[in-house]
Amino acid sequence: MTTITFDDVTKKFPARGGNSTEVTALSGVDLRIESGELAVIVGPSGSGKSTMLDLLAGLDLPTSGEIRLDGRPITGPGLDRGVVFQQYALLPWRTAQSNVEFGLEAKQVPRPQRRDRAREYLDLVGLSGFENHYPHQLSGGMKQRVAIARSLAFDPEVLLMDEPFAALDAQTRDLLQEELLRIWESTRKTIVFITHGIDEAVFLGQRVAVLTSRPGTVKDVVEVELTHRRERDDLRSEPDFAHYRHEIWNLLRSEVRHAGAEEVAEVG
Ligand SMILES: Nc1ncnc2c1ncn2[C@@H]1O[C@H](COP(=O)(O)OP(=O)(O)OP(=O)(O)O)[C@@H](O)[C@H]1O
Repeated sequence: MTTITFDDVTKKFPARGGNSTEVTALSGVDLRIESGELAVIVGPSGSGKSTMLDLLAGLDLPTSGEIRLDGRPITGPGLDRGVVFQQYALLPWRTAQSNVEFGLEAKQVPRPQRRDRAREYLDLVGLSGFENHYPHQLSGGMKQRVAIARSLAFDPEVLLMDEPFAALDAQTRDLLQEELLRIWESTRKTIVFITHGIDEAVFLGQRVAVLTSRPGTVKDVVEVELTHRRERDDLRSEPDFAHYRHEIWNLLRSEVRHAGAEEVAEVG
């Protein structure tokens, strides 16, 4: 069981390039994500979504405040957290099977168990029969399935996903969103999913945290009470889906405008 808490988290980056002022990416972020929850964080460009995920992954540290996993402060990366990024990050010289086994090698799982577990997770993500394919022989969607299998195979407590489907075409993205729901239902992992897509947030999130434009802070958390998501034929066109889409868009609208205006000011 794994609860995540952001407690008054602020992250500042030092000035870079021609810019002499430091950037406050996150300011006073408070958020609690319950064990076994699929939580989505949505926000405009530059609102600090990836920064939140990097801090959760332990790739960077907050400037002030604390992030805790079951009460333990996060001080670095660990095998208790699996990360799936937008880019597939597979090793091109290894087969799908061998890519999934990779994380298990770090955990020193014996060879026969590695093989069995990799097969089990490739099966879970719908890739049985593709074990011996190399990344260049797989489509974008299949590569991302391998990346998900690899992250799940070493049995992390939490799965962190940073816009994992953003580079895929719309149909593949919809399909993988459904697959992710199925995987989440069968594993009940705590999942933190970052996106700037409102439809993706509504489709996946049990709760959706909406960030303000930079400096990012949690503007509101929307409880999405959609039942039987996977059983419904065309959930994305139903009235209750539209209701949540509208609610989140209302929260985001002014933030997106603000972020856009800032971007123009910075470039100009
Ligand atoms: N290493 C860094 N050094 C300086 N500034 C940074 C660094 N990393 C991020 N930033 C800045 O912090 C802010 C938040 O960035 P972040 O990538 O977390 O936003 P985001 O919400 O994920 O954006 P997007 O949706 O465009 O990916 C941005 O203004 C970004 O330029």
